[in-house]
Order: sequence, then C-alpha cells, then structure tokens
Amino acid sequence: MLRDHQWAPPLATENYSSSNSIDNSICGFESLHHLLCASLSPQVFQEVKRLLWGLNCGRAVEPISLPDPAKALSSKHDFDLQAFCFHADKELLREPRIVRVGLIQNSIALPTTAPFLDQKRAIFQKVRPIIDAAGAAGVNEAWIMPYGFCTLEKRWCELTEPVDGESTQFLQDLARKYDMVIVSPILERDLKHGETLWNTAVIIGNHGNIIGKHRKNHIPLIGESTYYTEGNTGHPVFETAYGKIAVNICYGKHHPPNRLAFVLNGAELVFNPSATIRQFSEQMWPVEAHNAAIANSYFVGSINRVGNEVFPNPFTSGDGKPQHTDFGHFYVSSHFSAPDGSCTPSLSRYRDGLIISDMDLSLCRQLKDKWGFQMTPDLYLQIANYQYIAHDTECIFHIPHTECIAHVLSNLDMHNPALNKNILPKTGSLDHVGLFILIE
Ligand SMILES: NC(=O)NCCC(=O)O
Repeated sequence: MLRDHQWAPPLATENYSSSNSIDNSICGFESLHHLLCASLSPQVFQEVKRLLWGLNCGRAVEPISLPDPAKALSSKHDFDLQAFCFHADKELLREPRIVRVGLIQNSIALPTTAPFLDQKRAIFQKVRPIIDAAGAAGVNEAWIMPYGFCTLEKRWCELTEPVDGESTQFLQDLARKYDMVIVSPILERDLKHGETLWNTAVIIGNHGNIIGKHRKNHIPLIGESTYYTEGNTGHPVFETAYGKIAVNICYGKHHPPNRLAFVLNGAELVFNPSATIRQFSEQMWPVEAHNAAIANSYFVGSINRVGNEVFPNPFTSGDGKPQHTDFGHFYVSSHFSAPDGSCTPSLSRYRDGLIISDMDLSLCRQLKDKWGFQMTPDLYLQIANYQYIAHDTECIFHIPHTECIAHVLSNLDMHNPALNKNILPKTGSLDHVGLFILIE
C-alpha cells in the first residue's frame, strides 16, 4: 500500500528471487491481495479471489468495518489493520456461536544489542496500542524477544520467564480490562522442575486467570534444538469463555498427525504462532494453514514475526553459505483459514499489524457433518500406536512430570474418553503453545 503508486509490472526477464529483497514488499505491495487487486481488472480479480481465498457460505469472505478509535490507533502507530467475517449456515436448534478473534504481528522494538530488559519492555510498549486498538491480542512465537535461537548463543536464555512471569502479568491486566482470552508464546523457564527451558504458549483467561500452557511439540533442527526439546504437554485443548482453542507452535504445522490430535481433543480454533523466513516455508504457509483447517474442520489463525533481526555476532546457518548477522526476512502474512476452505487475505508482509475476524464456530460442526473427515478416527489411532511402539525403546525413560500427565489426562478425558484410551500411551508427554486473543 505504501508504495503502490510506484509499482510497474516487472519485466519478463526480471529475477523474481530478488524482487522483494529490498523493502520486503511484494513488487512494491504489502501483500499478494494488494498486488492482485491493483493489477487485475475487477472481473478477473473477483475470479482469482474465488480461487485463491475461496467462498464462505457462497460469498467472498467479507471485510467488516471497525470503530474509529481502532482505525485512529492504526494510523497513529503505523500498523496494518484489517477485519473480516466468516459466516455459518443458520441452525434450527443452536444459536450462532460468533466470536471475535485477533492476531497481532509485530517486530522487535530495539536493536538486539540493547540491554535485554529494555528490549522486552520496548516490545510491551509497542504492542500495547495494538492490543488497545481492537480489544484483541495477537500472537508471535516467543514474542517478547528476538528470534536469537538462530545464533546458537546462550545469552538469549536470559530472556526466559516462568509461566506467571512479567509478560504474563502484563497481559493479564489487558485480558481483564478487555474481557478477552490471550495466548502468549514465551521462552519458558520451568523454575519448579530443574529450570528446564521450553518453547511455551501461556493461555490467559478473560478474568486474567492462567488457564494453562502448551509446550511446542516439534522442534526444528535450526538452532532451537540446542535450547529446548520437544514439549511434554500433549495436545491440550483449552475451554475458554468463547470457544475451545489450541495452539500448534510454528514447526508443528508441518505435521498432519499433530494437527489431527487437536481436533480429536475438541479444538474449534487452533493458533499457529510462528517465527519463520521466506527461505524455509513462505510457499507452504497458506497451503498448510488452509489444509489444516479443511482436514480438521477447525479455524486456524496463522501469525508470524515481522522484519529482519540483526545480531551482534556473525553466525552461519549450516547451509554452506557465508557467515551473516541476520537470520532472514520473516515474511509475516498473518491470516485466518476456515474449515470450509475459505480464508482471509494476509496482513502486510513487512509491517506490524492486527487482523480481526468474526467467526461463527458453528461452521466447524457443519463442515464435520457435511464431509465426515473425522468419521474414521480408529485408522489414525492405529498409526499413532504404531509410531509409539516404534519409538518405545528409545523414549521409555522420557517420563513426563506428574503435573503434566495430570494436565494431559484431564484435557483428553474431558473431550473424548473413548479415544483417549488409545491416545494416552502416545501423548503421555507434554507440549506447548503461542499467543492470540478472543474478544466477546
Ligand atoms: N520456529 C520454527 O519452528 N521454525 C521452523 C521453520 C518453519 O516451520 O517454517
């Protein structure tokens, strides 16, 4: 949007691999949606939109208008603000279950060389007006710190917090103030159990209470695995005042059985807070999110970090390329995907932003009834058991904390005791989560 008027179609010979490397835009546009809207005739754009973003109840996903104070905050603090609505069919026996959900994408606020406490507090200050803007909150993987894991330096461990630490306290006040549920992904230090580190999402209830936590359950081999291991919280689904939610942290989005486990435990909305760059997964980003929503009949909220983070000491990424001081451009592009295959456009590829969506959670059940993708869970449970046996000899000593077992048991039991009987041997270890907000 910022530079749309300067854009001209690229020459056929132009090297697309460098076409977005200067300002991280897409040929001068903030998002694919902006690019196509400006480049195609209205009729062609309508048809392209139908194919790329789908139809919800027979119509394009509708933008909705937001109150003026929210728009004023977005102009004043220069963040992208977009809002949409997903409908469901009217049911005879159930009232619509409409919730309003927000995802926040944000960059770090100070250079990675600034004192750590200043870095963290500056992010709080920056995110505060975005949360104020919609009375909704957003998600990023480990949102209160740079993505320092790529450097392999252990100094970033100083930015760990316990589940009830400073960032949780900061968000608890806002959760109470706006009556919203917030998911906050942090680098957790478990002070009660040997100071173990985890990549964790804390789920804060609308009364400021801590509902629970989830620990990232698939760790990519790109540095993170030298800080923490796979989480031990299973696939918890959290009953909130507004709906049943789960968090599938970043790399977990690539694992279909992982995505399936959340719906088997009752999830209606799954957040995917991420920290990832173009070279890894930009082309997979919308495809995997939409696929997760379709295959599991739940809504997905995908969020990524913003910007390029430059670190003081050069490092390599183990790919044979020269040393560098930044990991790469986080392509951001936060958006929502719905169980019927429709989705919202993405937020800016390079600016902070807040995307809000009203969604009727009835759509989850309606799609289950229509397509029946969950009619044959036993097939998948056999696979789950097989995998468990295959790993058994290696993993037998990985006994989760009692507290975690209890947590997993209660979550599983609550939603599907019949299936849990079979799932328990596999999920007898715990995982974690990210950050999002529900309003109303
Ligand atoms: N942070 C993280 O899990 N990154 C993995 C890369 C990706 O999944 O795109």
